[in-house]
Amino acid sequence: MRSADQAGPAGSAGSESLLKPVEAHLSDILATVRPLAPIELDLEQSLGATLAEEVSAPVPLPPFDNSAMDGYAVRADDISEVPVTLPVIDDVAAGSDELRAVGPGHAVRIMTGAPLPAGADTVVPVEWTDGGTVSVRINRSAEPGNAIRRAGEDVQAGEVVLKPGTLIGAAQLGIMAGVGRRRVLARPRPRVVVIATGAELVEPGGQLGPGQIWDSNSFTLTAAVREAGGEAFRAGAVGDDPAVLLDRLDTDLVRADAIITSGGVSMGAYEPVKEALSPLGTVRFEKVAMQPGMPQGFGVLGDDQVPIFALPGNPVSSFVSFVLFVRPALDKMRGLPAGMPESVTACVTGSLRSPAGRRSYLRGVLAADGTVSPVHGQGSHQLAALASANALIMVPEDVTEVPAGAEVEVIRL
Ligand SMILES: Nc1nc2c(c(=O)[nH]1)N[C@H]1C(S)=C(S)[C@@H](COP(=O)(O)OP(=O)(O)OC[C@H]3O[C@@H](n4cnc5c(N)ncnc54)[C@H](O)[C@@H]3O)O[C@H]1N2
Ligand code: MOO
Repeated sequence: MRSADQAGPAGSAGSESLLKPVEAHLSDILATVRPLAPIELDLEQSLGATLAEEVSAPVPLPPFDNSAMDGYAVRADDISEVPVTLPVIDDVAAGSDELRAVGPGHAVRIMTGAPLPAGADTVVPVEWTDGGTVSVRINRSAEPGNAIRRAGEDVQAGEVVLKPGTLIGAAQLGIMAGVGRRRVLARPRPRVVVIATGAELVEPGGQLGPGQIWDSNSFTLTAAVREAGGEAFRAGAVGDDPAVLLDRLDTDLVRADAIITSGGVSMGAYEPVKEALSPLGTVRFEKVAMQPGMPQGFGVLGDDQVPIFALPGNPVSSFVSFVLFVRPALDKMRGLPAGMPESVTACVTGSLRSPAGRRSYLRGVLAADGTVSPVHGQGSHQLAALASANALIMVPEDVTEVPAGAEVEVIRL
């Protein structure tokens, strides 16, 4: 249901009216980040990179006519009447280079992938024979061309197999190897350094003292970077001292195409990220019209203008911020299409509440039947609830209540 007093994204009362729309924040980010420059990568390092050249085949694939099955290469005319027994004059395995031609009345035992000997025009699978090695009894005839893979059937010589802008996955990497490429020009996976801030943070595995919690954000965000195709370095947690953070950033900038911090961006007395970066004048701290994830910092650092995402510390807030802002930025850095995450329409099984003037991203479980069920525990600190969800349910800025059964837009996680 639309709230009567809300006109739009920033339409709520008081300080909430200064909130920046989600789309505006993303478009500021996308206007700042640049696709990474292409570099030469060894094929084995190219998974997840984005191709920056055309890849073509220097030779046809397959390069030669070969057998699709283990069996016997023969002349189709010789097996038009079956059963028939033929002498086996040779044995060819894949990789064989000395081939005897198949004369009339002859058979050659042949393996899958082996070159078709001259003279043969068909292959009889071993299952249609007695499997003989000196002579073979063939029980079924075969048409010319049976079980033969022709040269160039996959790719012609000179044919383009991959275009610039293609994301290199396993199959793409495979075809590059298949056409003999060892190095490839591609935009690499962005190197992203993840730093958590907070004096209360303890590395998982360590003992918790009073008032302490285990650092989960640096793990979540590092994993999220990897899932998003980046190369992530978890720099771990720094405390609440802005000078320590600046030192850390100084060290990390040299190896980073982007930096993510978590925590220290709201209104408290100890906000190291805000305190360290605000004076530089290149990072802005703003309130975005969303829940969770309202406090956001974004800007650039150093001579190379390395983008920095200063995400809020609440675990769900930092993750949702990643999905909405960092992932599209990484897409752009990779040379891929970048924008708001795609959504699908689903029918919500329970009622929802949302603050006026902020777009909610509530955690839910999207089912195959097109329904989405909100999970129990919608607080920004409720990481277990996030871990049980597979979708974010969006409630627009001017909607404060959604009844069960309503249609909602949902982002798959
Ligand atoms: N007076 C106000 N207080 C707060 C506001 C506000 O507008 N006015 N905004 C709230 C919102 S919304 C959020 S979100 C948080 C953001 O706070 P910070 O980014 O400054 O983050 P912290 O204060 O450092 O931490 C918040 C919360 O998250 C826990 N945390 C932090 N880092 C980690 C980590 N690496 N792993 C696990 N948990 C972490 C931290 O212990 C806090 O509980 O501010 C609100 N306050
Ligand atoms: O908006 Mo803060 O990011 O959760 O609670």
